[in-house]
Amino acid sequence: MNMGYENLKIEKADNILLVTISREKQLNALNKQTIEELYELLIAEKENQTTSGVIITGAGEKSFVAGADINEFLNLDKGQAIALSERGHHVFNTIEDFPKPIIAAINGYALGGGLELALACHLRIASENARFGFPELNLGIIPGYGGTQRLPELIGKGRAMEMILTTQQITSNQALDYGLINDLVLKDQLLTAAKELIQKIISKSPEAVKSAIRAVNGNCRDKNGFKIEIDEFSKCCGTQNFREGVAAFLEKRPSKFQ
Ligand SMILES: C/C=C/C(=O)SCCNC(=O)CCNC(=O)[C@H](O)C(C)(C)COP(=O)(O)OP(=O)(O)OC[C@H]1O[C@@H](n2cnc3c(N)ncnc32)[C@H](O)[C@@H]1OP(=O)(O)O
Repeated sequence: MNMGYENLKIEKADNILLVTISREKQLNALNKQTIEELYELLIAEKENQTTSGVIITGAGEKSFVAGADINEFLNLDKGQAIALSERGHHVFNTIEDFPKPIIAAINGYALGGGLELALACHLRIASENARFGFPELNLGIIPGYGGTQRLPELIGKGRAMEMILTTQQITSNQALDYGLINDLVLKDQLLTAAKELIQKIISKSPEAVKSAIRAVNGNCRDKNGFKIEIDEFSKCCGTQNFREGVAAFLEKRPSKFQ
């Protein structure tokens, strides 16, 4: 199905929309355009009677989404950082509040903004080769698309603090053990398993599914926590250490933080 998106591939069968984030050379990193395309798609699909559920995955075998596009962090100042983070929050809140089920089918790296995208989805299913992590502190920043709130909510403060502060990636087995993902499957079975899972949900009453999502979300969003995250993310983006972290990544060398 060609809906005029540059970075999203869209397919639909049995009322299930399969959205593939398609910037394979950049490991499906989320640049601004991809974030906007995701938003535009969700707004259109919200009212589409022929869409009952959505699966989000990444193109290729290596990566789900390797985070925000670090090229767009070059010369980012504090004001631009606030705008970037606020926009990401708005789009990911739209996913979390979507009235139809959204499942992340995690086929490889889910890092930084990619893990935050998966966390905003209602359920997560991963292949055995997937890897999860928050590498932001290696860039001199913190997660800025809701991860500091949604990760502890899902796996508890201790594990979340460990993942965010150490930047250590975890495997699919660990993610299952932590409760970060709902299921783990072989990589060639990922989409079939995601479709089976979503099929179970969309066979129920759509009104009840919508109400369940709304009710479950009702108690677990700390709006003040999101505000603090946007504020702290943008403060970090004003530092020399952030500029060093971004330069080091793009120059493929270790960072030298002060
Ligand atoms: C608010 C949100 C904030 C954030 O999300 S901050 C970003 C958080 N994410 C990261 O820091 C992850 C960055 N990526 C990596 O650390 C590595 O990649 C991987 C560990 C995922 C894979 O490493 P390897 O197998 O050695 O592949 P490769 O050569 O590094 O990547 C292939 C190409 O993909 C580009 N790329 C990867 N991730 C990003 C990204 N997040 N933004 C922009 N480009 C990215 C690379 O630069 C390279 O490109 P080329 O082939 O031209 O050298």
